[in-house]
Amino acid sequence: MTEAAASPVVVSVSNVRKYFGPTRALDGCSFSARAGEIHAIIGGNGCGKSTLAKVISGVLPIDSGSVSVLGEAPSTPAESRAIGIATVYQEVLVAEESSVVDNLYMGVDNLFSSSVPFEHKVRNAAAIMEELAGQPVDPFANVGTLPLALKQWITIGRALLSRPKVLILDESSAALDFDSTQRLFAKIRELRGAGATVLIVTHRIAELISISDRATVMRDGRDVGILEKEQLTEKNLIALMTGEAQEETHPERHAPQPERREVVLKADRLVNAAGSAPFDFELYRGEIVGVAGLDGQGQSEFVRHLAGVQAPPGGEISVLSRSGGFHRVDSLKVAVKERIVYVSGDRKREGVFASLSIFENMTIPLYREKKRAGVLGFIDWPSLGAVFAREAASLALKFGERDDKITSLSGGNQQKVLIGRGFALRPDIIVLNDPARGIDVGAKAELYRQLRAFAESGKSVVYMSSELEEFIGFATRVIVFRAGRPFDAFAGAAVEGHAILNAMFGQTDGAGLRQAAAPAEPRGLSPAADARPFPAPTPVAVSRTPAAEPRRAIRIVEFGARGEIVRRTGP
Ligand SMILES: Nc1ncnc2c1ncn2[C@@H]1O[C@H](COP(=O)(O)OP(=O)(O)OP(=O)(O)O)[C@@H](O)[C@H]1O
Repeated sequence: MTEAAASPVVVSVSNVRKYFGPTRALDGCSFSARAGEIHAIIGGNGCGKSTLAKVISGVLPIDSGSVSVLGEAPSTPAESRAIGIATVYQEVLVAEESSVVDNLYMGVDNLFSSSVPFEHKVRNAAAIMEELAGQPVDPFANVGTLPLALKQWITIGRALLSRPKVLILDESSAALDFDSTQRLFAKIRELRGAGATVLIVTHRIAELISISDRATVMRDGRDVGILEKEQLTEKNLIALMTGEAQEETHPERHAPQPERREVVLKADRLVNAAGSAPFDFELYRGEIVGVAGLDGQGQSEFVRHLAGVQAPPGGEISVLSRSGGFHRVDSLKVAVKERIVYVSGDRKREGVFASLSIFENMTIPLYREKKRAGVLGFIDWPSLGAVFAREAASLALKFGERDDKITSLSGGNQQKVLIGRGFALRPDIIVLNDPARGIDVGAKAELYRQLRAFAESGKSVVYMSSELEEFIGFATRVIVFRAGRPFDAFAGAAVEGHAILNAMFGQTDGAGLRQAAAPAEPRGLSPAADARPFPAPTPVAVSRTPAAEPRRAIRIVEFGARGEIVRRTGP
């Protein structure tokens, strides 16, 4: 029982219904949260979490039931702000053409800050961004030029600047790496300490368990259970989410271990960002290469360069062509022709076509391939329909009609459409840039299963992720980026959370990369993808000896059950 159990109820939702046409987004949902608690809302994709967040924030009118926040019923975003509610929505909402300071003060201006002189706003903006992002950010920078994680921080900073009594975070850590998430959590605990109510919607179960005081589980538009802190376990959460007893959520998994090293894609003297050191990289047939790093260390650029989405400042990418020999990949067009497919987790910017339907979003890249008699006007709709049905079923896509607009889908279901589109193209190499962002545990497990089967059938995968747990028992090897280039690499049994995290912070010696420079093992030494879980580490094909970098000491702050600091080490 937490201290908040004795605190007054701040948010109360009773038997609320909210329908979109035939879709019952909320179907008799009740929910309550107290002052001074961090309350998680969890459930499968499309179960109504974002709708509940929007109903509490007053941006969506309800069909029936009642909503009360601090004794009032907000019916517009302005009313909700006046009551003291701040919401950070799942889609990262920033004005790309405006500056950081203007974005931070957007919407809060007319509340209490209009009297704040501009110089103070600039100073506050610089201070809050440095505190949140862990690095200085120019308050005058044009937001459109910033990476996704910084945009996410702006939306969080904007909410915090309003000093909310109720803070709602809908998938707000989805674009943040480990280090950033810890900073966000410290901020959330600070708010809770000051008596605020924090509601978080997340699919990252380990994070949820570590931060929440209570969790409400939803299924099909209804609340199906509340778990108190001591009941918050992955097993309990998943059992409630799915409505089934779960024996094993992580059955033992084995990363694919290809028998031979046949290069299918290579980067020669690749320069990831202007000024960063060049490096070589080889991707083998049948392997899954994990790519990690703290935000902005060049890993995202790396996967975009490999997939032909973005031209690198230097170096060359080439792919083993079906027609024989290596072909240079210098554009997205060539990449697609050579069956390299890119799946992005930044669905808003490089994924969905907002004006098109769910069906079109998944199948449009296949239109040319499925034309009849060489005429685009005669598209083979039945075969496209079969592709759609197969991909939708395998990822358990939740949708009304396939011709509904993609924007009618929940965030996680939009992401599933992009993944389905990637597989529908029948690639030889699939490059994924944080693809699991916002998808529920069931769909994640299905994605890993599909990718593992894909690799075991002789195809290759490059998988960039901000969630380290994703690599364990899944990636054949993991490359960690720092300062725009590979810093260390891990293979076989060395693919392990702590080691990868240490490398992300520059605390390892880069031995994994030096191994790569060693002569290759004789062929056939590594066992095939069989029962043996982790064969001897395969040397890693990234050749660079890391420069001696000054080590950055890690500050560790441990929090107690009430959010108090119980231990602090480091600077
Ligand atoms: N504006 C809308 N128009 C039509 N349908 C909608 C709209 N907003 C949500 N829905 C539907 O309502 C249901 C609940 O969506 P919601 O976004 O609340 O789910 P969620 O639990 O937040 O999912 P996710 O985990 O994928 O973000 C989904 O079936 C979704 O397709």
